[in-house]
Amino acid sequence: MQKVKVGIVGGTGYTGVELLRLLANHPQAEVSMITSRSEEGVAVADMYPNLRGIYDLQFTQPDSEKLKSCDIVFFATPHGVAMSMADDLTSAGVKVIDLAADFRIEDLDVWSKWYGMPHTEAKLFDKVCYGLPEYFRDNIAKAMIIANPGCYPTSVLLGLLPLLKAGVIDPSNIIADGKSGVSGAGRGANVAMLGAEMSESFKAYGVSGHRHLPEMKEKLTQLSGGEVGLTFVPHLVPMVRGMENSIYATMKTDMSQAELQQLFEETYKNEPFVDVMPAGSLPETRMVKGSNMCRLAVYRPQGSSQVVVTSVIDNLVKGAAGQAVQNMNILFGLEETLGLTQVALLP
Ligand SMILES: NC(=O)C1=CN([C@@H]2O[C@H](COP(=O)(O)OP(=O)(O)OC[C@H]3O[C@@H](n4cnc5c(N)ncnc54)[C@H](OP(=O)(O)O)[C@@H]3O)[C@@H](O)[C@H]2O)C=CC1
Ligand SMILES: CC(=O)N[C@@H](CCC(=O)OP(=O)(O)O)C(=O)O
Repeated sequence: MQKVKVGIVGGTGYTGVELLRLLANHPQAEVSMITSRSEEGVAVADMYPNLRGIYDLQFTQPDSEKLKSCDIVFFATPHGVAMSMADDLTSAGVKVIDLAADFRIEDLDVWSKWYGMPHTEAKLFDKVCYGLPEYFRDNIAKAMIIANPGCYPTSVLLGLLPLLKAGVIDPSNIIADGKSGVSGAGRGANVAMLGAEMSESFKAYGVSGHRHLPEMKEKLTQLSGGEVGLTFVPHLVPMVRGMENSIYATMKTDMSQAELQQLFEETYKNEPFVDVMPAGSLPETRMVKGSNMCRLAVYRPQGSSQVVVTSVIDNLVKGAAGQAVQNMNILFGLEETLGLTQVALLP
């Protein structure tokens, strides 16, 4: 079988280099083009020495004519870039996976409000599928454009959906308390992410509203069939990789701790990248660092009516590049775990 020819637009950011790391171990994919406007002509291995001896590629300008020689193009770019090239590429038969948010929210008025720009590509939405494989696998396989979910939405949706879909919790008052490492903010220069600014400190941000909230609410509503009231508060943690979301909801159907555990285990029993931790244990971000796994735990503390779910992912892997490769595998009918069997790094 011929290898899938991959192009990456935006290869110098953290998600771009993470795609390169994962695809280096993919037996059925070959990166044939990688772009950067600022680093044109620079060898990938000169910029990222961890890739020395693995890639013999140079950064080129993002040229959609040249990208049409690929089978699939990943956009690891700021919001708005994939939207400008997706029509041209998909019309030529090239599949697109956007790691940014251009196609994540179907309500385009909502999208424009949160992303601060008009959405120009409403016509493409019949080619789009939201790329959370655990809930949209069949439609992903048929799509031309995959909207790779945001990192917080990936972790929160995987933790919350078993409860919402089973009608166990009151959907009107859910809290998701998120914490992310600083690589989530990307590689661009940003004073708030300097070591002296963020280390030895911990803060909430986006409390009055974060752009991942409308993404989560839209998908939760679609999948559960009713309105969802969600408060989401992200926090910045002084670590590089990883995120944890603690999710709080009130039960409307009485379920014991053992029944809740069984609900989660049953929901994800065939999922290669969701691990329901044994009853009584808790996932930590280091248990998923560098891996495509989401690890979850569910609790009913002190027999109260509250359910607490904790969910961890590596924001750059299951929260971005790993999930994108998982989606590519589905799009091309490949084994879903190809290139994604890395075990988390401890310590
Ligand atoms: N970091 C994370 O944990 C996650 C990030 N994401 C999303 O993935 C995307 C990439 O993130 P990250 O890797 O952190 O990003 P960075 O901001 O660090 O990198 C962006 C890349 O895009 C290129 N680029 C910028 N503008 C354009 C343009 N107009 N046309 C073509 N290329 C452009 C840049 O190269 P150059 O300017 O040289 O062309 C660079 O290679 C973002 O949308 C981010 O929100 C998603 C999930 C998680
Ligand atoms: C710590 C940090 O700044 N995180 C980013 C989200 C991470 C991310 O990359 O989200 P997208 O997938 O939507 O780009 C933020 O809060 O905006």
